[in-house]
Amino acid sequence: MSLHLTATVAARGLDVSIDVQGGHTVAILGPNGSGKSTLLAVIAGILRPDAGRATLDDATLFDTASGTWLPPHARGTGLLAQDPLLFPHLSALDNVAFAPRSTGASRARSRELARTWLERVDATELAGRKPSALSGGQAQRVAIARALAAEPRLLLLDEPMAALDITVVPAMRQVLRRVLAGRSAVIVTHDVLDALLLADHVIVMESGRIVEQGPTKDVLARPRSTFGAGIAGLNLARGLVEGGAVRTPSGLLVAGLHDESTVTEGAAAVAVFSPGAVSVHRERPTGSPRNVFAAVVRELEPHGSQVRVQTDQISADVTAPVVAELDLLPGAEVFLAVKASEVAIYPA
Ligand SMILES: Nc1ncnc2c1ncn2[C@@H]1O[C@H](COP(=O)(O)OP(=O)(O)OP(=O)(O)O)[C@@H](O)[C@H]1O
Repeated sequence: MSLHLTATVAARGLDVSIDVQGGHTVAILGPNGSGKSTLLAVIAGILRPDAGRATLDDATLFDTASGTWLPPHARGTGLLAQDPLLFPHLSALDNVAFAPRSTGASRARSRELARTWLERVDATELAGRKPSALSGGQAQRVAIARALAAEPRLLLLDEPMAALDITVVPAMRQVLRRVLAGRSAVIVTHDVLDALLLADHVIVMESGRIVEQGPTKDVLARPRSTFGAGIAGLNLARGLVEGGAVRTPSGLLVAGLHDESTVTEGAAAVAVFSPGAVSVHRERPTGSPRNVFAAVVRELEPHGSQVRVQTDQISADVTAPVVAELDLLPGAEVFLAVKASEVAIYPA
């Protein structure tokens, strides 16, 4: 699989050129209105560009010079939106079976395939339920299975976790991480964790243009755009898995959500969490099942509307009143707390 695309959509200020290589997941990041969804719509064939050309392997998806235009269903692309859009009258199993059924597989074979896909997204037990009996996260897992069951050459995901309850996002991210591994996909997201955990490459868009692109680690380590800089600075704790948590060489033990099939005891792993998920205290917080670390404030720096508190290993974003209230100055001894549900652990 390889996608080459150049497109302009004047009414939306979009002017881009992208390449996606086979087996790679590309994350598209950028502020609101930067053109991420527009770009995805152009690839999927929902929106016609004013000018441009795109090829997916040997198929020309569109070419405005020659007037070529492939309709969405003939593109070999599968689109997963924020809203799962399941057929309300069909069970989860039949929703997923719909894809192979519509390409000619028998009813029995389609259901067999559907079961396999449901299993891959941890939704086996949901097979018989109608969409009205599914939670948002469950419905989205079924929608992922349905999109995959169509075996698209390129999977397009438009903020697939944006509509989900925040508590189910980490588990959904693990499911996506599993199903996207080695698959050709483009994922639009607001969340840098998605880029870090799901994507090989990152494209950063601003005002309809690509302002940065490259391997995820490079872009996030050395961001050159304003947006890139804003999303950098995630907390990363590297170490070895110990009882489902990550033990760093300096002794921190960071508990988090993890997929037991990929994160195994004793193996190298990384725990990732956003500075926004870290709370700062002067007294050791008690009574909640959280990660609590003693630390010393090294530096304070403005970060958007907040203040980033840097300690030796972990940074936290807090509001200015919190800085004043806790009297946070370099040298202050603090406790940093982060819920395990806000931490994603994955193999290093
Ligand atoms: N249906 C539409 N009709 C006209 N203009 C639109 C439409 N949808 C989006 N736009 C405009 O096109 C530009 C790109 O929007 P787009 O939705 O692609 O951005 P985005 O990066 O996906 O934003 P978000 O992160 O808010 O989803 C914006 O200026 C937006 O106002």
